[in-house]
Amino acid sequence: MATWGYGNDNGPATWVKSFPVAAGTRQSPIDIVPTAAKCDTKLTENPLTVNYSPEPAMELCNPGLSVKANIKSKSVIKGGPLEGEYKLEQFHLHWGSADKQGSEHTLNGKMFPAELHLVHYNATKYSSFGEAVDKPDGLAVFGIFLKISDKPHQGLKSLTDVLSEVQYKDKSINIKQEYNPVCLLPDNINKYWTYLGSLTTPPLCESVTWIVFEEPIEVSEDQMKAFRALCCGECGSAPIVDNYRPPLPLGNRQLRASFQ
Ligand SMILES: Cc1cc(C)[n+](CCc2c[nH]cn2)c(C)c1
Ligand SMILES: [Zn+2]
Repeated sequence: MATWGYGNDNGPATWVKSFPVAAGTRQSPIDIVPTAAKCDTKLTENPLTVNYSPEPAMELCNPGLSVKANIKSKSVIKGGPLEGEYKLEQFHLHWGSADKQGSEHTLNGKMFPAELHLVHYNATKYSSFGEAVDKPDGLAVFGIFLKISDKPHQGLKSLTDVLSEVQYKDKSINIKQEYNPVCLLPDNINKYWTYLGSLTTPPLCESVTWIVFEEPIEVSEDQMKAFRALCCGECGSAPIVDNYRPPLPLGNRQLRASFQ
């Protein structure tokens, strides 16, 4: 069975063959149209709360189609659209071959150069990520847009400075310095859109409550170049770029906003 990817022969348009849920009714990403979002005061009555802890030796790896950090310590979120406490499992990114593309969610049809995903599972209801991954209330993912600025993002710099050490597939390293993922969040986490969706890669489980923040984080062009230098395989293999799924129809879903 050919493995899925983002190329012409194994990309998003082909995934439905092995993963029929790709044609489901709560797929992600979507195009976010702020004027179509319903401002829901229930989201602010019980504000989204983030309690992240420092990772003593965070593991950073190259699984071949992104770069991923695996989380061991207790970092949890609750509130906003969520019932119960969701525990941070991992974070990773999606990016383009050029700044004009790369994000998965779009904003009024506009793509950002990249998008950061922090993946959490419902630790109140399920005993592991693996158990939660295919349940309708199993996961909550933060989607954070990246935009280009002349200054590097300090929080991401601890990672982009060492990406050359995980350039090839299945390479992994431990970040020596203590790392608290809270440094990756935008300043204002009270302004977000939320909707019920899915993983954006196979197995595409319809198990995700998406929380996409309005405020992007700012990264430098050099940091984008560092992501684009990662390789899909061993030395000499293609660079990891354009690892994004294009948006799917919102359909009958309600897009809610935490703000006016
Ligand atoms: C079992 C499983 C497999 C994968 C590729 N992922 C990542 C899917 C993904 C990437 N960006 C949004 N969803 C998860 C979260 C779980
Ligand atoms: Zn992702």
